[in-house]
Amino acid sequence: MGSLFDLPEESPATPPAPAADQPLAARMRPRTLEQFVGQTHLLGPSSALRTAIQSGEPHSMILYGPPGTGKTTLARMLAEYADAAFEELSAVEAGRQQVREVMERARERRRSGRHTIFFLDEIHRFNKAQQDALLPAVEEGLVVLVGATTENPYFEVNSALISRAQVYELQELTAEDIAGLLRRALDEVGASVSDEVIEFISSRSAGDARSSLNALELALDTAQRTGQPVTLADAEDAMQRKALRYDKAGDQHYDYISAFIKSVRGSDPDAGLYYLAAMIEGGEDPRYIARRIIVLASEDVGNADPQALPIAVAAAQAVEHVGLPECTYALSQATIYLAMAPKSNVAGTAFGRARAEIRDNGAKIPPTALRTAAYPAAKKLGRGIGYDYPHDHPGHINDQEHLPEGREHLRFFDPGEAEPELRERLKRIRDARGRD
Ligand SMILES: Nc1ncnc2c1ncn2[C@@H]1O[C@H](COP(=O)(O)OP(=O)(O)OP(=O)(O)O)[C@@H](O)[C@H]1O
Repeated sequence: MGSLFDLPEESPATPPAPAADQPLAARMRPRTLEQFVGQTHLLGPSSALRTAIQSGEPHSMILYGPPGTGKTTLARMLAEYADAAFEELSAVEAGRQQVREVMERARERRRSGRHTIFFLDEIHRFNKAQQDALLPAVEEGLVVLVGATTENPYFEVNSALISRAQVYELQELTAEDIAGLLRRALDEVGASVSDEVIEFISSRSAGDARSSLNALELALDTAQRTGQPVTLADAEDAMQRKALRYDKAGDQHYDYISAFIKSVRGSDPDAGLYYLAAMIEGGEDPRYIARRIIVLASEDVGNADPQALPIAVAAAQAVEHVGLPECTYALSQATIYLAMAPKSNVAGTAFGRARAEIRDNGAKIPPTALRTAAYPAAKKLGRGIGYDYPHDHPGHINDQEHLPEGREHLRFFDPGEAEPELRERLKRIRDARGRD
């Protein structure tokens, strides 16, 4: 995928044919609908997407789907068929300045009657303000925006943008689709491999055309060096080598977040920072990390340090407002704070006990004195009668029974040793109320 640094000064009418030294996946990128495989649910004969491409009248859209399934390819085709200029940025790297430059070039082009397709990869990586800044250009038709995302856009893209764009969901390619692409690529480069190798790569590629073409290319390189035909072992090795990268959608994504959470829970700031950096460098969405940090704050620190939750929520807000790369300060601060904070899992265990009681015995009706007295006939039903206002008592504590009849014995909250003040206070309250 090109970065903004590859952008030509003036985008040509049609994207240039890929040079021979480009990766096989780039050389094999379809330039016509006939070469594009799969996604038939989106590209039926009179579908909106096919019509938009073929008629050369593209509209703004969000392409949502797993990696290597054709999002960039479709965007390029939209430009190619419409004879529009193609501008490409990645929301991971680009800032306001780059977006402004794209818009300026689009304005320039519009004067000579030429349209611009603005392909914004990983659009969900822009924060709310950055996404909002795109609205006017979309609204006035200065560019046709094609956003690509691997994350559910209904959660990750501003609703204002979604409502101005069509959302199309791409699916993983099937193993047969991928096998077909591999065969076509072999034809193109004048090489051959056994059916077994093709089947191996296509069945292991999780529907990702790019990664399977990369694996085939690596395996062909190895075989060329040894002068032997490609073996299954070469293919396996090639698949593994490409899997070494941090894989945002796969197991590593879960391994790293899991190790991160366990390190912070284990009061190990260094390991926490290590996994945080691994995720950020691997292209993980900082908002995903922030959400996990919020959970961690209550699950593992809780009221042992009640500042933990506000700090985690503030870090998530900072991520939202600031975006990468500066939001890493907030993530790092929250990671260190949570790792160093005293730990308690009482919030989770106490709620777990309460939930088990409800699940086992059902929810009983609250005592009449606690039920709402706010509607006219309530008093007649005795609701609220007998309610004793705690503030009328010394220490603002009375002995009113709050639990339902028959369940008065229930106790869920058992402050941990990390919450000595709460333990002390709870004892005083229970004494004053005459409870154990
Ligand atoms: N549906 C498809 N038909 C034919 N080739 C495809 C298809 N999808 C992907 N490819 C091949 O995979 C390469 C990468 O595809 P593309 O860049 O369109 O993926 P993408 O969905 O944008 O992925 P990412 O989310 O990783 O950016 C293309 O250059 C092409 O060779």
